[in-house]
Amino acid sequence: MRFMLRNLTNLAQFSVRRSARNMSTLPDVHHLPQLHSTLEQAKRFAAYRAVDENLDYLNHRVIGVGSGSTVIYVAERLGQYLLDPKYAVHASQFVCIPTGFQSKGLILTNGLRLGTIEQHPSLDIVFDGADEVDVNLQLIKGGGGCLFQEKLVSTSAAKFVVVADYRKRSPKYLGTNWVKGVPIEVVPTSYIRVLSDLKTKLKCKNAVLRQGAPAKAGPVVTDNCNFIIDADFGEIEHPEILHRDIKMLVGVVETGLFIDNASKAYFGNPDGSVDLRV
Ligand SMILES: O=C[C@H](O)[C@H](O)[C@H](O)COP(=O)(O)O
Repeated sequence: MRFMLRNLTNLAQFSVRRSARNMSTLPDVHHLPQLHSTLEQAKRFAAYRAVDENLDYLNHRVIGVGSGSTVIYVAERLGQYLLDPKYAVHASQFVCIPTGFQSKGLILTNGLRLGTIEQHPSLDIVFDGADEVDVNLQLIKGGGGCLFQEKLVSTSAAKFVVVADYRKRSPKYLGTNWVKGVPIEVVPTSYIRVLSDLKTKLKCKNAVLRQGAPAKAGPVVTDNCNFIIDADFGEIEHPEILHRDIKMLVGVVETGLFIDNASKAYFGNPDGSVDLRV
């Protein structure tokens, strides 16, 4: 009798331990303390939903973490997977690849394991922000000064999921909502030549070397020690042609036009809803 009771107790303890392991404690985004603005809330709604719907925690191991203010919440969500009893065993095997200095910090502060694109040239998935997303999922990126490394990482991933707020959803063409121009990363010594070629050869309306003021006197310098030019082409009907033409200019390292790269885009709204574009 005592033997049977002991077995029953062991069995009960085992089931409790097992169900604790299978029980998710991931915070519900709608029950978290509110952020300081509805815009930030919208970014967090999009990021959490994008991670939850696209992260295949059983199979994904190499995960790209992009740059910008929306990706902050992607890294935060990934960090929560690491702390969750249901996902921890698998999440502890994630290796996160940054797209620049900022995302390296996000990976580390959220307790995630940092890897390099050289160690992991093929990624399972990448989450990154965008400055504008058109109806065909073509993107403008680079508003925050990162674009070459973002393109390297996103084009090395099997799946690229965009996380953004409602302002980034273009009604039709790129250049409608994002009117600061297409960011273009250039080799520093070539910037005069590229500025001139953009105006004379590609007939852009305006092109300027991005300045670091007020934080820095002089131009913005990228993580790759390059400069950024913002080139205004108005509304862009054929971004693939424009990307190719800009890329042909001597001195251009990469353009902020991301063509046929994204798989889907999540746009967070202030009311907590999230729109999906595929
Ligand atoms: O250079 C910056 C990147 O391309 C960002 O992903 C992009 O600017 C979007 O940033 P945010 O999420 O802050 O709107």
